Amino acid sequence: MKPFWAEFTLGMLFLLVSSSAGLAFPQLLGDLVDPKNHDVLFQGMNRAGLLLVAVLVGQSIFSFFRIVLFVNVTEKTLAALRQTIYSHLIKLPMKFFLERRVGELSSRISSDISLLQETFTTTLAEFIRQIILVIGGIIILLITSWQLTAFMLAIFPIMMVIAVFFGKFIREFSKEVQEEVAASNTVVEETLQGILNVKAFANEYFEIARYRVRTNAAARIGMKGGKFRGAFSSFIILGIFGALVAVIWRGVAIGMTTPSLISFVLYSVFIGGSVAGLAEVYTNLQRSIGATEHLLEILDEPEEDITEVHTIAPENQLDGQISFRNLSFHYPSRPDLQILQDVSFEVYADQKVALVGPSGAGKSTIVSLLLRLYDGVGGEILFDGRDNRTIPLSELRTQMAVVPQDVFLFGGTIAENLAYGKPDATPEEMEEAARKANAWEFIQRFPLGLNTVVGERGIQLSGGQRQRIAIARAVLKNPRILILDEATSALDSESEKLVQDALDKLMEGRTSIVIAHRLATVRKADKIIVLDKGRIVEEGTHAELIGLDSGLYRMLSDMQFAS
Ligand SMILES: Nc1ncnc2c1ncn2[C@@H]1O[C@H](COP(=O)(O)OP(=O)(O)OP(=O)(O)O)[C@@H](O)[C@H]1O
Repeated sequence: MKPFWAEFTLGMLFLLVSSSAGLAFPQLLGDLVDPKNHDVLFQGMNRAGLLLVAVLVGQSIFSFFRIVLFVNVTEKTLAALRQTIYSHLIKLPMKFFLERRVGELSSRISSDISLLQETFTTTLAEFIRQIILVIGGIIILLITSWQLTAFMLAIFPIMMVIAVFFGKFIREFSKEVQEEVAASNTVVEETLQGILNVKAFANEYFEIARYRVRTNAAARIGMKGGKFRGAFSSFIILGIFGALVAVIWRGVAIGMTTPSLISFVLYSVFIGGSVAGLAEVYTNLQRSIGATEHLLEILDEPEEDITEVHTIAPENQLDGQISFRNLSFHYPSRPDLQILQDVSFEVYADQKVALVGPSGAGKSTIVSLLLRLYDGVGGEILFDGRDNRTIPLSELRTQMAVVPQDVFLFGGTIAENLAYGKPDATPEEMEEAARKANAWEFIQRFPLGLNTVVGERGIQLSGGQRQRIAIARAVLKNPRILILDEATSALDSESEKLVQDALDKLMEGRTSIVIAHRLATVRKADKIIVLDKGRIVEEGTHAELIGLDSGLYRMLSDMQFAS
């Protein structure tokens, strides 16, 4: 909020003025009905009436500007907060995302932020207004009749304490409800994102049941909380109104005049209302503090060292040589499960190296380590002989491109998806890249060409087309090191040939690491690294490895032929 302090202070000032003006209201109403003014009836009434009107007009004008100012400050603050949180979030290391469910995280953040919105626009103002009314009101009352005020105050503070205590208790409940709602939202988000799987497994009813359980749980807790809220509100009504009756009774008993009593009662109502409101505001503020703590927790997570890369410093330009030296690794989320053990290998610049091995052997993990999504636990990874931790992270990643097995496209157009490889690419460059990726032929057949919308996550394209878009993206990125995770799902032979051909072209003139499933790729590789259970078990060319009679590579390759 700091950058907008001037507007905020002005809003505060208006708030002070309009709230203080509100304090004059009961006094003026008392004057209005004062029989003391009977001799100069019209004069007296007119003056009080006019003053009242003036106070009301002044109050309404100040309130208007106060609200406008507060809303402005809030909106600007929240936009800044959203941007800060998002830019922090997106820079967090993979470790963070392994530990949380994304749906929960995003709904948590959005609910926490809307809570803050309410606080900044209304709760804070209410809080201050009520404090002014309570303190100002009490001072005026003390001047009017300290005995009666003392009597009233003997009742109110006790109720205030009870109300605050009660409010705190209710807050616990709303937190639980919020958590349950977030959990049920996770079901919605996950299943809508994976709608294809839900339908394919005919699991609609299963998901409906899962959602029902979650939402019913939220409702149950909500309803339980409702009882307490109801009791809270009854307590306030009984307490406040009971106190009022007592105050009037006492006022009459000590012989107060009617106009003074009217003012007194009105002040008491103001104070009573504000005290009740304060308890409510207090719970809201507590909730906002909770929300702020959540957000701060996220902000406290250490970021990856991500920087904006325009040009790569000459000393950080990779030549393409990679060495793994005695690398050991386990995922941060599962420290007791060793994934890679003592893995060492060399890849020379411009070599094509294939990683093969049974499922779960650790091939994708090696790719994650190359991208430095995680750091090794033991050993080191060197690029051109230099420890990867000494190369600026973003410059390192910028020089690599990954064509994953499961291509992820964004919901926009083909052009937007291609530009992900090079944000400032011109349409000509895109066309050239698409040609190299054997993608131009099908793109050009779409009536809108590069501006064709691919549908959410590329759903309107075929598997082979999506892969070729991913290849074109990598062509545009023109990386020093290319990482390919070959698709295991079979494409038809025509499409397969187009994809393979595009990949072959892409691999030329750069270091390529391929998680290989196809024989064609493996045969052409300069070196094949065979992994099993996180260790390198064989290493060599196709001809060398196929010669090892009881070797794992030989067995895998026999199996592929047999199928
Ligand atoms: N994020 C993760 N957190 C914890 N363990 C993981 C994580 N990702 C993978 N693993 C574990 O690491 C091991 C190696 O997985 P990896 O994905 O590297 O295998 P892979 O050789 O690529 O297998 P596939 O050919 O089936 O893709 C597996 O036992 C897997 O359960």
